[in-house]
Amino acid sequence: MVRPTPATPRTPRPTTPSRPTQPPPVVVITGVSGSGKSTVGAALAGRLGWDWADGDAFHPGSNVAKMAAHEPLTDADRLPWLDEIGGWIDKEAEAGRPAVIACSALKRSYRDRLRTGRPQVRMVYLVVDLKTLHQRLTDRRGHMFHADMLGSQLSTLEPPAPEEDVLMVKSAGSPKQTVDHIITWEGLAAFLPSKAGRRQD
Ligand SMILES: Nc1ncnc2c1ncn2[C@@H]1O[C@H](COP(=O)(O)OP(=O)(O)OP(=O)(O)O)[C@@H](O)[C@H]1O
Ligand SMILES: O=C(O)[C@H](O)[C@@H](O)[C@H](O)[C@H](O)CO
Repeated sequence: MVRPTPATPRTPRPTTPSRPTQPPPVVVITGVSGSGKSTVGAALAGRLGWDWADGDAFHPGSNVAKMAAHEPLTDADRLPWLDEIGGWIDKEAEAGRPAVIACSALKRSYRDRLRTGRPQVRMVYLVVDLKTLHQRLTDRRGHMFHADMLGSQLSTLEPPAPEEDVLMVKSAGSPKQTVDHIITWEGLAAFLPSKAGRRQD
């Protein structure tokens, strides 16, 4: 059972672009394979004009080879990969840039590894039903991750608990709708280029 999208936007989050004591926000889009992390994350970064990275790009060759061979990753495979992603988040902070990154972060311990010591991290979990997930993975072409590994993703998954403060967003409609929901519920509208006085395309 997943927690539905909240009835009202979260209020404790900062909604102004600059907070001198804390690095700019980094939104981590999480969820199982096929939930739309890359699609939604890239679109969100594009809307906000923020830096963007796909966590898939941080896998070492050994992980890519495993996934391409239809073999699920283990904790030992994932931990160095999560640290690479954490390193990217730290570089964004050093550069003072807000960013979006996609990372499955299937277990609570993985999410903790990414957010501990990084108060600027905001996590979003994409909620997608099993039938849709399977359909998306079956339809997707030219990707290392195959539909027959969905079961292993789901058995590894520890859906975020309410006290983790992860925004649960249903992602059943278009990617644009999901991006709109994230902007609203995460209180990111103040960061949109038009609000910062720049041209809106
Ligand atoms: N909201 C959506 N509506 C329809 N199709 C979508 C939606 N989001 C993603 N897709 C499609 O579903 C497939 C999976 O999306 P995507 O690659 O973004 O998922 P992912 O979570 O990043 O997967 P992975 O973890 O395996 O990289 C893609 O072919 C994408 O075009
Ligand atoms: O934790 C995992 O099992 C991996 O992160 C996978 O989720 C892949 O990164 C990705 O989904 C493949 O595209």
